[in-house]
Amino acid sequence: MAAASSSTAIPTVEKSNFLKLQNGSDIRGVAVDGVEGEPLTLTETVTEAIAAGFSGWLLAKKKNVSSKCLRVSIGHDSRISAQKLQDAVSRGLARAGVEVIQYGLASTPAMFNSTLTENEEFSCPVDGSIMITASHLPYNRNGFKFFTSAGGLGKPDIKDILERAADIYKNIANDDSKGAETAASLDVKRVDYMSVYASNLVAAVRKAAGNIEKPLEGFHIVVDAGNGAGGFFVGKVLEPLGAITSGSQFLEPDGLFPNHIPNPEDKTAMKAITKAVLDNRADLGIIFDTDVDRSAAVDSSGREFNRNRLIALMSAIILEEHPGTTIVTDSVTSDGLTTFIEKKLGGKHHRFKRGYKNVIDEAIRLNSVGEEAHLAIETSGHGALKENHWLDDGAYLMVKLLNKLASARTSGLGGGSKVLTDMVEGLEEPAVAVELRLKIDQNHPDLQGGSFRDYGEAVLKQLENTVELDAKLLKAPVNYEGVRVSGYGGWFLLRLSLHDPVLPLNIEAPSKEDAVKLAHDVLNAVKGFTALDTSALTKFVGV
Ligand SMILES: O=P(O)(O)OC[C@H]1O[C@H](O)[C@H](O)[C@@H](O)[C@@H]1O
Repeated sequence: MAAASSSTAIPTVEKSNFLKLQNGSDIRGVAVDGVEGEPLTLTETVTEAIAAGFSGWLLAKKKNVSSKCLRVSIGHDSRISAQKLQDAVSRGLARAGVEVIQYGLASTPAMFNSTLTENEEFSCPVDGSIMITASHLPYNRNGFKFFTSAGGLGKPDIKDILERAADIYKNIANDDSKGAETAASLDVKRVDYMSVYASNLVAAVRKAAGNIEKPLEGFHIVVDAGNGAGGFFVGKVLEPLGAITSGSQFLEPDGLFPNHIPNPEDKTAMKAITKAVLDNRADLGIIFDTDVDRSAAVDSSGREFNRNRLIALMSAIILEEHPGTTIVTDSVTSDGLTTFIEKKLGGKHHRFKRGYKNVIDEAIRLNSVGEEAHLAIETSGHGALKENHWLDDGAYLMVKLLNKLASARTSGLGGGSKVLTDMVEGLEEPAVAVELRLKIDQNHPDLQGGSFRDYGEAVLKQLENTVELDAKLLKAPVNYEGVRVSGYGGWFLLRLSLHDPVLPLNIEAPSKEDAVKLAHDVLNAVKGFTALDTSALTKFVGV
């Protein structure tokens, strides 16, 4: 099928606007018009230029290879702009002379896997892969993640691609005729790669269960895909393994996400899967985010395995397999988790920075300097294992839980999810855990023309100084991000958001009263910063 070409007048887009599309190691923008105050930034032509920019980047990496020899896979989640962007990406790749292979609805981890799979029948491995997704963001957004066999691209690579795209865009805008001709005449190949990817997951569970064909026979497992791309897990993974999946919900892709935000950190989403587990008297519930790089679970009693509890569970599984190993997590993990990993499981907790790429890269770095680490995991539900090429794959995390269910039954430990629940026994959990996000007004005169980052850093410095003078508070001796402090039996962390002009404040404490005391101390330290919106904090302390 030939990718269709658009022929509307092309507006100018400055290089700086291309660079603004960078969101850490992803690209994100507005792909659907009509939301007030959110003008279209990810137009078809911008997308085409970005795809061509990726080809240029890939070609530069693979020295001495002609673009004609390169093949790139494209997949997308359930967003309503997916088709439009998939066509534009295809045109951009075709413009650069690259072979285009479309997977249609796919998960982010599957896209990475397509760079590793050896299977010529499915045109694998591909040289590069592009996932069209904006994870759990609202319906009008979309974006891209890029992969090669070395993993997901990092921040400098994304900047390079966007710089290339800005230059290519000018050419497209000046003379679109040639590129469009080439693109329109180029055939695009379609491949059902999700079947290949899913069969690998099935094989992994069967292998772990001692090569039993249906190791999940009799288990009732419900899935909530939140109308994202995760519905495949029911028909292509759980059912072939013998599980009963009735009561699974929101499996149909719907880019307007009519039921709940597909996000395992979201309370409404977790309530929905919990209800499905209880209503169906299921053994286990599984929930994915839109593009299936994140997940969470619920046990048969309705207990949620997300955030710290999911990390505790995964750590327990990994530490059984690799005693003493280091578990790398993001910065907002609880003190109780550290105690659990180190005292109960005998591992080492390395609490690093927020951001899935940061956590994964840190785990890879530790291994390279001789410190064994097998799991890198964030409270957001991103988790990557060394045994799975350090790929953050929500479906693979759930496979590890399924292995545990199946093997427990084989070894006579009974059915159901009790084996999982028992594994987190002893994890201390705070009575109060909140995240308050304090916005920095970038146009406020108090910034004096400086950046919100500099302003945020100044706030953090002030807080640090204040804490040092307060005998009731103790600064964390090792900390990689923001200001983390213990006090009143709990802790807080104030840090700069990875992407937004926001200082997220996490507080955990044994009681609301103690949490308020911690919040009070933060408020007192930062209240002089007039560009910082402390209203959430003020409300929390009840002033
Ligand atoms: O720093 P924040 O605004 O809390 O955002 C942090 C989050 O940003 C993105 O969503 C990344 O994909 C996550 O890995 C990260 O945890």
